[in-house]
Amino acid sequence: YAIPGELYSSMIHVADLFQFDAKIAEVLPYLPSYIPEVKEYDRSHACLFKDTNRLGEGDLLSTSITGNPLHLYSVIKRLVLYWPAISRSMIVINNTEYNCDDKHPNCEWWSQWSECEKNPTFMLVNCQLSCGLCGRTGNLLDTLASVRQFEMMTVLPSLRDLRGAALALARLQQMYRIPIPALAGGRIANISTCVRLSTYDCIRIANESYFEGDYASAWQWYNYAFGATLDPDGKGHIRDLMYLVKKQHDETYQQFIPQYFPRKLSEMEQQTPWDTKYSQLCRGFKLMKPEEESNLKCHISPRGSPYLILQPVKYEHLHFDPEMYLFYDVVSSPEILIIQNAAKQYLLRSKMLSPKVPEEWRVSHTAWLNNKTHSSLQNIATRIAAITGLHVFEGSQDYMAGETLQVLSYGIGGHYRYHHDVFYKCHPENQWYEVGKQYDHYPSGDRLATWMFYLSHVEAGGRTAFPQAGISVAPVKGAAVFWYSIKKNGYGNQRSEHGGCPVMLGHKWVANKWIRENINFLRRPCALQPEE
Ligand SMILES: O=C(O)CCC(=O)C(=O)O
Ligand SMILES: [Fe+2]
Repeated sequence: YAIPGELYSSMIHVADLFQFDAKIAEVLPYLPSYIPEVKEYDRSHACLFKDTNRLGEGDLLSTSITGNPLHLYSVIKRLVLYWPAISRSMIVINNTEYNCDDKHPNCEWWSQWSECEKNPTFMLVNCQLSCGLCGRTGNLLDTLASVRQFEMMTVLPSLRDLRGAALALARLQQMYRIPIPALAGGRIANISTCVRLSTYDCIRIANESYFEGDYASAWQWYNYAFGATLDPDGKGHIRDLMYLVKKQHDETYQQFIPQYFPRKLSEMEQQTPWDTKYSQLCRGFKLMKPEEESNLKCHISPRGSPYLILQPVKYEHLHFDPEMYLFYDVVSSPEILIIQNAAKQYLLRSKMLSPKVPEEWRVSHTAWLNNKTHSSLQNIATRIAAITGLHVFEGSQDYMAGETLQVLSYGIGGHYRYHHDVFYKCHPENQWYEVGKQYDHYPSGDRLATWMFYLSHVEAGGRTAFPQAGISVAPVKGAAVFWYSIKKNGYGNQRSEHGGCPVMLGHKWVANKWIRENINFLRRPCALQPEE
């Protein structure tokens, strides 16, 4: 499952991409502007330059630029679609710089008839003098050389990354109900950028939604592209695609997938897709009943641990069923840097436990760090144990209290669709007394609880949402959310289902410590009520 070199699914390579992109922009003024890719690159990069000054205060690598999915999509698009042609014309220029001449007697005449523009493949090789390619300074060669040097150090995005980035825009549009004209006009999470999505971009986004089976999204993006294009051939093509997606939507309509339209498209074309509890929670709505909320309190307490007497922990009780807390200031900024730096060399595309589940349901990179990685990790584990009152030590397969720390970096529109963290206790038909074989796979028991650190602030989106419990938590850097996935009676708690909402703006990093059941049987004894 690990896909090395995949860039869109985490933020670890974004700085490299933006820096290489800036390097390419340095060479553009030397290249013939009638090469369409040069013109497009220049135009698109000029917008980034403008927004870097406006939104990023001149810092290309500020989160407001690299964490903006519209700019990240544009950089990936430039590097995937335009860079190859630029790279080729750099080769031509490099070669001609030493031997620059017209190689055909008609060159001057042809160039007067705009053949350099019309027929660059032939002319740039054979009529360099007449096409104005000769006599550039040594500066150019230095620039070309430095771009090549940069290229060797950069992992370049692929078509797969462009597709992943397009799907990310579709996911954000759908989840956060962004009007398509606003997104296509460069607006996201109340931020206006100069990025504009072209008709091709909208079709690309629609196509990716279509491949993922999200016909409601696909329909809306095709519909928008249809209205936006003036080209009659283009309109005809888009109409065909719309017919196809309408048919697919209406055929699968009976299966009722909630992100679809409520009615068949053949009955009504203009309608709003279903909204789900999950996406409402991702947008920050609270869906808890007042009587559930009224007894929740915040605390400052040593939680009965001698470790915490001098520095009690601040926390909020978030929910009763499942039992859930948010602990503030439980990992420091220097510790966060240690965790991120240690994780960077190991991060790979996250896996799904069940191979039947679409890959795009989980878009992030994962690294596992054990306590021996750094002395801080041992301290952090001791802190988790003190606060939760549970054992979290790492041990052998059958004597493990806590799993090694799982560090996650989310990419463009990165998310983790709602799921259960428990391995086998989430379904009533799979209760512990029936699991048999499955139980043997997890000799330390199932995942009793999840402790999740937020290692970054996220400007917009990226909440952790619990659709059945009706609550969502916004990432707070340095805090940790903690919940039990298993009830005191040993049954899995269905209501602990949760997901990581798509990141709309910013970079999201989290770290999970999963706490196992068996060794904690005395630390979390059963209650008086059998259903508790
Ligand atoms: O990132 C999040 O908010 C949730 C992550 C999660 O649920 C997981 O890694 O199991
Ligand atoms: Fe999870």
